Amino acid sequence: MNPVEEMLARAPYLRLDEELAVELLVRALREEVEKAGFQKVILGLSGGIDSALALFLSARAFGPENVVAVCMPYRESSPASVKDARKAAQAAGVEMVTVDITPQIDAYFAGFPEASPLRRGNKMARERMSILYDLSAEHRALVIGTSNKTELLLGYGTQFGDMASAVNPLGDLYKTQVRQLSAHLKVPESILQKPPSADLWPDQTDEGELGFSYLDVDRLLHFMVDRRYSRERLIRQGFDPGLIDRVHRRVVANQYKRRLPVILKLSGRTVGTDFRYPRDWGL
Ligand SMILES: Nc1ncnc2c1ncn2[C@@H]1O[C@H](COP(=O)(O)OP(=O)(O)OC[C@H]2O[C@@H]([n+]3cccc(C(=O)O)c3)[C@H](O)[C@@H]2O)[C@@H](O)[C@H]1O
Ligand SMILES: Nc1ncnc2c1ncn2[C@@H]1O[C@H](COP(=O)(O)OP(=O)(O)OP(=O)(O)O)[C@@H](O)[C@H]1O
Ligand SMILES: [Mg+2]
Repeated sequence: MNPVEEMLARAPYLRLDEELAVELLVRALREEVEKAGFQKVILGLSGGIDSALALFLSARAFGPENVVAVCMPYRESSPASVKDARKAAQAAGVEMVTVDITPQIDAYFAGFPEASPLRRGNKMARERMSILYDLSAEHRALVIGTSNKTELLLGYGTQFGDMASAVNPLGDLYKTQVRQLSAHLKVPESILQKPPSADLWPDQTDEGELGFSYLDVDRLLHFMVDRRYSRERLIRQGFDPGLIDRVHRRVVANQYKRRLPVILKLSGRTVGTDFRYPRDWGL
């Protein structure tokens, strides 16, 4: 059995009808981007599997010539990442632009030499966002998001950094499902096989930092979020109580990353509360 099949054998309820899922995502991506008045899209291409899948879906939706892939390495980024980003771009037939973020990151942290790796990593993620929005204006291309459902639920991403986008085709796919669709679309093997990493500091891996595997947490999130199982029922299902509590705490604590800023209410029609649907705009 190949690794994707092995993974899905442990979580058969996460298996997608690949053709159908790709078809739906590509169609909806096209619709949403065109609705906003754009024909082109832009995204950050890291060499990881999430941005590779977003790239492949975008190339299908708009044609490779209408996709701008931006590789934004920092001097400590793993050289393998840049190589894999180039491989993904080639496989999708998309031209890749490279912008080195080292000068601006180093200039900023020269003033804060004691800054933690977390601060530095979040600053890099926001710098990349800032570049994507600048180039979005230059290319008239809408920014495509790459945060998957696992990351959104766990808050595993930088708010207003890699979590920022106009349209996100991956947001309703668990990491396990990102892997399934990426294998189906023939994302290059080296990208499919390497451990997921934010690559924000040397040797960082998502699973190392989170403290659990994506497969385990995706199985749990499926029952916790999609099937609304209670804590007791999750335990009866065989999930470790410690893991349930840790994951539940993360999902709750990171709600702020999944919503608009809190607007303090004074008037009868407050943006985001009473003024949010087309009917509110007289449409
Ligand atoms: N309750 C609340 N309501 C509203 N805002 C709240 C808040 N609590 C904190 N905040 C604000 O949020 C900030 C913390 O959030 P944030 O700045 O996003 O950063 P934070 O959540 O501390 O860290 C980001 C995490 O995501 C990981 N990451 C980042 C980027 C990419 C990837 C990847 O997989 O590629 C992973 C990174 O390794 C780290 O574990 C606080 O400094 C504060 O300003
Ligand atoms: N060096 C980089 N160049 C361009 N974009 C980047 C870079 N590093 C991160 N990003 C952007 O930030 C996003 C978040 O990174 P994340 O690590 O979650 O995804 P990934 O690298 O695509 O996949 P994986 O999780 O498997 O590593 C990426 O999908 C990409 O859009
Ligand atoms: Mg990565």
